[in-house]
Parts: sequence; C-alpha cells; structure tokens
Amino acid sequence: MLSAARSEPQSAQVPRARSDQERTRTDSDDVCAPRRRQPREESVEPPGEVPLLPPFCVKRCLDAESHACNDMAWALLFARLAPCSPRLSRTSLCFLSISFTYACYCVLFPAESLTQKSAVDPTPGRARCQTPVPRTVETQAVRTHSPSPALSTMKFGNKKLPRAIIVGVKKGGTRAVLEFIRIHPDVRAAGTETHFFDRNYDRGLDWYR
Ligand SMILES: Nc1ncnc2c1ncn2[C@@H]1O[C@H](COP(=O)(O)OS(=O)(=O)O)[C@@H](OP(=O)(O)O)[C@H]1O
Repeated sequence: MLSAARSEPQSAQVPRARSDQERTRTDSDDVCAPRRRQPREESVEPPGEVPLLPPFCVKRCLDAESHACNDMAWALLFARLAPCSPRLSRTSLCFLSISFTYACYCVLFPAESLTQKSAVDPTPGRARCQTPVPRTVETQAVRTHSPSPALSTMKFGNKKLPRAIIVGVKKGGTRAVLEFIRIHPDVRAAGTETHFFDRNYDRGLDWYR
C-alpha cells in the first residue's frame, strides 16, 4: 500500500513534466520569450509546480536571457551616454577654446610688457583712467605731447592773455561759436563774455588776464 501510494504521485508528476517538455518543444525557442515577458506568473507558481525543462532548453533559455541582459545593458549604457556625449563634447570644446585663447593671450601680451606700456603710454584715454593723478599733472602730460608748440607752453592755473578772440555783433551767434570751440580739450575759454574792448578796457591787462 505504501509503495503504491508513493508510486502514484510519481506517476502523476512524470506526465505533467512530459507535458511541460512537450509544450516547450512544440513552442521551440519562442517559449523563452513569453516566459520572460511574464515574470510575475513564474513567481506566483508554487515551488512544487516548477516545470522540468530539459537541459538543452534550459541552456538555450539561459543563453537567450544572458544575451537579452547584455543587450539591455548595452541599450541602457548607450541611452545614458548618447544624450550626454554632445554636452560633454561641447563643454570640452568650450574649455579647450578658452584655454587656448588664454594661452595665446598670455604669449602675445605678457604682463610685463603691458605694465611697461601703461607706464609709458601718454594717450589721454589712459591718462583719464589713472584716477589718482591730479588734474593739473594730467593736463601737463597731455600738453607736452600735443603737436602745437604754442599750446605746449601754456599751463592751466596761470592767468594768460587770450590767444583767440571771438568778435561778433549782438545776437550774431558768438556764444554758439564759443561753445563749439571750447569742446576741444586744449581750449580753455572764459566763463562769461569779458567785453574788455568795449566796456572794460580801462581796467588794464592785469584785469584782462
Ligand atoms: N547756428 C545758429 N543759427 C541760427 N541762430 C543761431 C545759431 N546759433 C545761435 N543762434 C541764435 O543766436 C542768438 C544768440 O546770439 P548770441 O550768442 O550772439 O547772443 S548774445 O548777443 O551773445 O547775447 C540766439 O537767438 P535768440 O534765441 O533769438 O536770442 C540763438 O538762437
């Protein structure tokens, strides 16, 4: 009785295993794919009902799964790297171009030559950039390098006789002429009309200076 009772479940398991094998053989290679697509069903099955697959099918399934895993890994790798590669290349190109530009700038314009040039350069623009320099010194430096020798001898702060006089009738536009001429940095004009020759001539040249 006991042997019969034991042999019965074995005989029941064998056909079930055979039916699974037949199923796997009839479906051939495609059996592995749907089983991978439905992993939850496999996990739900109790351990006693795991189908007994022949070794060649198990090997093929394992090979297919390993290939699928490899494919998925490569796909994930490319999916991660593909969007980033243009950014990386752009960033590296920007960094290289900036570095190259800075290197060229350092080679072409070394710091010592720049400092020497700025110390020697007497242009008005550079003189204006040097804020701590007093106004009188700055104007003297500009005047010593100006092409006009008559203006080079003139110094601001000292009262000098005028070198140019604007003469005109009343309402003749003399004020406009004066305003246009005084725009030049080498021209220093009187603030108001002096009227020396017609009203203040008796006060003398000391007053006129
Ligand atoms: N370029 C030009 N064209 C035409 N008109 C001009 C020009 N420049 C100055 N004006 C006019 O001249 C008037 C000022 O002249 P003056 O500067 O000689 O005036 S003043 O006599 O010194 O007070 C004054 O006119 P009014 O405004 O009628 O007084 C200015 O408008």
